[in-house]
Amino acid sequence: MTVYKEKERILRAIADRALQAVSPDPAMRTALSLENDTLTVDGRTYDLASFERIFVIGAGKASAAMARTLESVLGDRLHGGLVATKYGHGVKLKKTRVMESGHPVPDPAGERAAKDILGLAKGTTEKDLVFCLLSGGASAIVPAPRDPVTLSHKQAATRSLLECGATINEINAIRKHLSRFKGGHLAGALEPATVVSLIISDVIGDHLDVIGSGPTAPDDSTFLDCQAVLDKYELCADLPDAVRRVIRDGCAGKEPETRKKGDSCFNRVLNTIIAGNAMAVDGAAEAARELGYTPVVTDYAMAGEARDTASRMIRLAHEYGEGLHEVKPPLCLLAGGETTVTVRGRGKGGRNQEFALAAAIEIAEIHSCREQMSVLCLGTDGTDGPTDAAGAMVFPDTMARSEAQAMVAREFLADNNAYRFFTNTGTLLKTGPTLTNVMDVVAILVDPK
Ligand SMILES: O=C(O)[C@H](O)CO
Repeated sequence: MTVYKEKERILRAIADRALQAVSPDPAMRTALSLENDTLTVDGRTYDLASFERIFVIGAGKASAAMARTLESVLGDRLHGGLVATKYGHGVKLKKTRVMESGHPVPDPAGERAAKDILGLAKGTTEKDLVFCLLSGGASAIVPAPRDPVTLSHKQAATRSLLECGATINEINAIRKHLSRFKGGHLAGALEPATVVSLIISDVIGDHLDVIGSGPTAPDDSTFLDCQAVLDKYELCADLPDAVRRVIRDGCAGKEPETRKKGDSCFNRVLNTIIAGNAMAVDGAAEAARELGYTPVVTDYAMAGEARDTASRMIRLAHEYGEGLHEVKPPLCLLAGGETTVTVRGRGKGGRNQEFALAAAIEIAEIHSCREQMSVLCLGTDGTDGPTDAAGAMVFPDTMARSEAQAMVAREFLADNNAYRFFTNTGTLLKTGPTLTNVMDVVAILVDPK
């Protein structure tokens, strides 16, 4: 047990506020304004009484929670529908079927959900209004491989892509080009219905074609981009033949591209973002201020290899701790975004735990700032990598308290085994599924010397 109880209380309060700020329910209620039968969303109005049927579909870690609010807002106007979410992220709904499936590697349950959602979409007409609730995780949760790619090919490709250090834009360029659902194809299946896509963003820059691989958005990426990703990460040898063939044939113009801007299928589609990472960072900043720490947001687009980004952020925090910047301690450095981990070891962890471990090592090495810093790394969906933790915390005594681990902390990092390290220190952060997903928030408390 940490002796830094007060720091832990503060970091947990910051985490809670970050999560509250991006909770699906308030985000949905803010986005949807309904007066009698007139619904206003993002400046557009819809006369709900003019539609024959109103459906809900969706995919992502927040989709079931979003559908719960939609049911409450629309009441009897809602005909029904189907949303898919990750295992453990489902909620009980009155009119909407909820299917759960695998993430980050897709599974057969996800394939069934994708098939059923596409079936529902294809059965709609120009007299229907369809709400599409999208959030991060959708790419894995609803796999719909295009011929001749199969689910097991997609599983193999997903594993290789997740472990090579590719960015989400790069990964999703490939996912879109192997899919009948992503890259605007869901919008194609829904044409000519009217579509309102409400989206919780978990990508830097909130690019509509990247979030969940953009099922209802025009795609900017091409088969040539996919080939460039395979070359950059030397993935060709690892990928199933069918995957390489689709991309090679696509580059030669022999496979149809994803749906692009100007395609008629987007004429009746509104894509609108209702929550994103900046809202979580700002919520965390508010909480820090109330708790006596001046917030300093250093980055709303944190990216890069987790361990490198962590070292840079700790060195910056050290400068603040030394009084080299205008804002003086006590302060809280904050950043939001999503780092990547190039997996080289065989351990267990996630990017937030890896970030926290690299931060602990950097703090121990600088040494003079050891007593000043406490660190929180939070994955806002509640699951960091394939673990049951949302992230981890580091306190001034994290290294000292676990002398054995301190000596071999670098080995834990080299083996990508941060989960084990923080299990030993007792400072994993466990929230359970949060039913939202807006990437990560890092908070570093810097106390006076
Ligand atoms: O599902 C996905 O593609 C990622 O979470 C990014 O949105």
